[in-house]
Amino acid sequence: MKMENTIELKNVSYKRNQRVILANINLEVEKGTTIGLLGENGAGKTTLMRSIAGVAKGARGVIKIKDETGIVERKALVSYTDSLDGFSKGSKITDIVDFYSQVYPDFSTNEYRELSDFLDFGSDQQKLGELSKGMKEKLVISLTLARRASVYLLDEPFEGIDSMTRKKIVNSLIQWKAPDAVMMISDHYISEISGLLDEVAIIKDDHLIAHEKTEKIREQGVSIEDYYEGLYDEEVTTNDESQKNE
Ligand SMILES: Nc1ncnc2c1ncn2[C@@H]1O[C@H](COP(=O)(O)OP(=O)(O)OP(=O)(O)O)[C@@H](O)[C@H]1O
Repeated sequence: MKMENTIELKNVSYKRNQRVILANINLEVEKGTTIGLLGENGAGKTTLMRSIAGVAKGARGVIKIKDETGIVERKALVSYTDSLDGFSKGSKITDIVDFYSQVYPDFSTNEYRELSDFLDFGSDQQKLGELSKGMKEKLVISLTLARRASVYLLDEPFEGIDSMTRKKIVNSLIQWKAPDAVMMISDHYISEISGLLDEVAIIKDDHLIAHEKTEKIREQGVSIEDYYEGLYDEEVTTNDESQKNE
């Protein structure tokens, strides 16, 4: 029986000022999957997530979320960790929460309250400009997970968050999504999140170089981190050789 794909990417490319940032990405993610998007700085992870979320304008190819390809329809299905750059520094947390509940019909204020209590980052009356980096990231996580979305895209969600809290969040992350929802996480602390992941997708130099189930990787007696690093090294050698032949 064919499983249902929640995310389907066909030949997704993205260029900026004539520069290729994503090249022909093909990826299918089945419903319910938690997938790690891995790659070094500048590989294209954020651009891919922004393309899926419909925030990055000008992505080419087919981006399908639950059979919807339109940007408006996709935005309604996808909850992406927004940087909150659109809000002024003087905005109070409570105003941002109100904005979310007005803009996203699937935003649950109750769930937001549970998340913000759990992450414990201060009062609703605090202003965005007064939050520390970690506190702001906790706010972003709470806003993102408080939607009842089909897809959650968490782009380096633990940046600036202390290691104890990081572990606490990682341990509880799955419970904040519906069983059928897809969660895609990009993070540089691979060993910390690897226990959560059903699959990994690896991006290198604008290309998707691997997409594999973590169970298969572990069956080979390899850790996710070693698998990732091994693949990265392998590709570097290949590129060097192709350059030599040019
Ligand atoms: N606004 C922009 N203008 C021009 N180039 C950009 C812009 N944003 C990203 N890029 C380029 O696109 C490429 C991919 O960037 P992207 O942010 O998607 O990488 P990433 O994998 O998320 O990196 P990191 O792990 O550092 O967050 C980089 O080479 C970067 O220089």
